[in-house]
Amino acid sequence: MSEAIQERADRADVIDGEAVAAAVRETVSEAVDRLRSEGVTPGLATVLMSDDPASETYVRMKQRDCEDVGIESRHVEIDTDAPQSELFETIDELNADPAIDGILIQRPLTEGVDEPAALRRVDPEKDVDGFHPENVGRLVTGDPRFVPCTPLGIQRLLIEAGVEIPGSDVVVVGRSELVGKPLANLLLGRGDDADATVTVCHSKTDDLAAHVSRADVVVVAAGVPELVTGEMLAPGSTVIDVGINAVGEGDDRELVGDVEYESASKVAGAITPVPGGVGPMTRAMLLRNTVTAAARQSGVDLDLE
Ligand SMILES: Nc1nc2c(c(=O)[nH]1)N[C@@H](CN(C=O)c1ccc(C(=O)N[C@@H](CCC(=O)O)C(=O)O)cc1)CN2
Repeated sequence: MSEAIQERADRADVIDGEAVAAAVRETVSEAVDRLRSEGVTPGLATVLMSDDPASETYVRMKQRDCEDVGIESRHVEIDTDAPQSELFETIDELNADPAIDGILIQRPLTEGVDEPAALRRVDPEKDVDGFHPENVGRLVTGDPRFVPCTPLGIQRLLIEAGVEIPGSDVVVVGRSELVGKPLANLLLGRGDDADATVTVCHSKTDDLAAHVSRADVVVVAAGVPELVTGEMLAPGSTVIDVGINAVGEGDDRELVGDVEYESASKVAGAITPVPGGVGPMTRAMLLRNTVTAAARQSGVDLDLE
C-alpha cells in the first residue's frame, strides 16, 4: 500500500456538517413554500444584547440563512449598557407580534443581565431555541416541543453518519444547559433516533479518559481546546466536536475544537471537523424550529422529517 493510501486508510471519515445542513435547509425551504402557499410567512426575531464579536457573527449568519430559505428575519440590537427592562420589553413586544413566530435571544447576554429571567419571558410557543423551562421540562419528560438547536443538529449528524443510536454508549463531555444536558435527554428518549445509554462527564469527573475510552459515540462540548485526544478514544468510535475556540494571534489565529483533531482522526471511525461540523447544523436546526413554530401557530399541518 502506498503511503498516501495508508494515510487515508488510517483516517476517520469526516462528517460534513455543511452538507447535512444544506440538505436540512432544502427541506426547510420547501416547508416555507408550503406555508407561503397557505398565506403564512414564517418570521424569526433575533435579539442581541452583547458586544461579543462571535455573537455578532452568529446572528448575522442566522439572518443570512433566513433569507436563503425565505424566512422573514427581524433583528433587534439592545445597547449593552441599557437597563435589562429594555430587553424584557422587547421580548414582550415580540411575543405579542403576530408576524414573529420564533424568538432567539443570542447567548451569552451581556454581564449583569438576568439570562434565565429573559429566557423565561419568551412565549414557549415562540421559543425556537428550546430554552424556556416549559420546553426543557417537555424534553425531559419525553414530550418534546422545541429542542435546542445544537443537540438536534448533533442527533441528525449521528443519523447521517450511519450511527445506530439505540443501545449505543454515548459519552457527553460537558453539562451545559445549551448542549450537554439537552443532548443527554434527547438521546435518552425513546425511539429509533434515541434509546442510547448516556453518560455525562464534566470538569469534576474523576477519570475522563476511562469514560471516553469505552464510548461508541463521544460528544465534546466542554469549551476546553483539544481536551479529548486520540489516545483517549476507542478505535472506530464516532466523535462529535462541539467546541469552537479561537487560538493563536495574528496570522497564526485559527479555530480549534474541544477535540485534538490530528490524533483523534487517526483513531476514530468518523469525526466532525471544526469549522464545518456542528456549527452549521445549529443554524440549520434553528430554521427548522422556526418553520415548525410558524406551522403550529397558524394551524398548518407540516410533516417535516
Ligand atoms: N440563543 C443561542 N445562543 C447560542 C447558541 C444557540 O444555539 N442559541 N449556540 C452558540 C453559538 N451559535 C449559535 O448561536 C453558533 C455557533 C457556531 C456557528 C457556526 O456556524 N460556526 C461555524 C464557524 C463560524 C466562524 O467562522 O466563526 C462552523 O462551526 O463551521 C453557528 C452558531 C452560543 N450561543
